[in-house]
Amino acid sequence: MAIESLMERRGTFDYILLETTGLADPGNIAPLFWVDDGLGSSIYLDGIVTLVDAKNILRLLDEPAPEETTHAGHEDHSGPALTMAHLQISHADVIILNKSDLVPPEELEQVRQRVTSINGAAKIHVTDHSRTPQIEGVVLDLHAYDHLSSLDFREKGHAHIDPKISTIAITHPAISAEKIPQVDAWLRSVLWENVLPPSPSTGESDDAPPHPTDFEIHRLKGILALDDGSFKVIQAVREVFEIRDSENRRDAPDHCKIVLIGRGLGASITPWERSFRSFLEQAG
Ligand SMILES: Nc1nc2c(ncn2[C@@H]2O[C@H](COP(=O)(O)OP(=O)(O)OP(=O)(O)O)[C@@H](O)[C@H]2O)c(=O)[nH]1
Repeated sequence: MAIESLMERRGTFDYILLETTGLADPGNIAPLFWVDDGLGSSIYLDGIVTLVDAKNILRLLDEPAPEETTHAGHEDHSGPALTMAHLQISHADVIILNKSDLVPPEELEQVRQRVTSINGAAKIHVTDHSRTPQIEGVVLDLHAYDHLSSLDFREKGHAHIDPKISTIAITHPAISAEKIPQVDAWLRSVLWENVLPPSPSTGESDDAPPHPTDFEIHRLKGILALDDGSFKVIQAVREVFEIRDSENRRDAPDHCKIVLIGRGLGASITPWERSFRSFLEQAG
């Protein structure tokens, strides 16, 4: 890859900022940079930043031109098309909500709510002329995959404003370390096979929320609280995921929490929580 030959000139670059075109799906690109520590690459994925045009985003999400909609792998025949703007928002670690001066405060709030309903875990910075208070920690040096902040897990109290892509959060009591292989197997099922393992209670009652069958997870972040007081962190971009020891114990909750962002997750977290719980209860 061209970037790797550039990196052979070690010490030449502090950062590589890869600007994709406005019509690129970050989920196809980001995993390429997520290299195993063991492979000794000097490149690591720092974070995905999405610049949102506050003046145009609602139109882009609701009335996309044909070239602004997604193609292979994202077919969805229910209702309006899934757009590249949805994908670029759903994959982001940081969202710069720009051109804030061009919309009235009420519309800016509407835009913010819509963006949050798609990706409830990203950090949002409202700007004009893309002027951020600083670069480090806002756009660069995010270390978005090394640690999770409490912000990643803020409560998702709002309704599902955007029916296409949403954020849901599963909670579960602390688990024993022996259950980690089961968490890994559950993640492989939902991220690799797009299958939510059924739970015995699913379908028992007529008013049970539907079990999602046609979904696709773009981002997943989690904290696994272990009953010995330690923590593990889960990070995923599309099908690439990692469970690693937490470097930061300060903000960690005393229970497990997994935030999922994706298409077709459904309106209720109940099937997700039930599936996760019953999968972990199974003998290893
Ligand atoms: N009022 C205002 N104008 C802005 C802001 N940001 C950019 N512009 C102006 O908008 C015009 C178009 O700029 P952008 O929307 O950034 O265009 P671009 O991103 O280079 O174009 P694409 O990559 O094709 O999307 C330029 O004249 C900018 O000066 C902003 O926050 N407020």
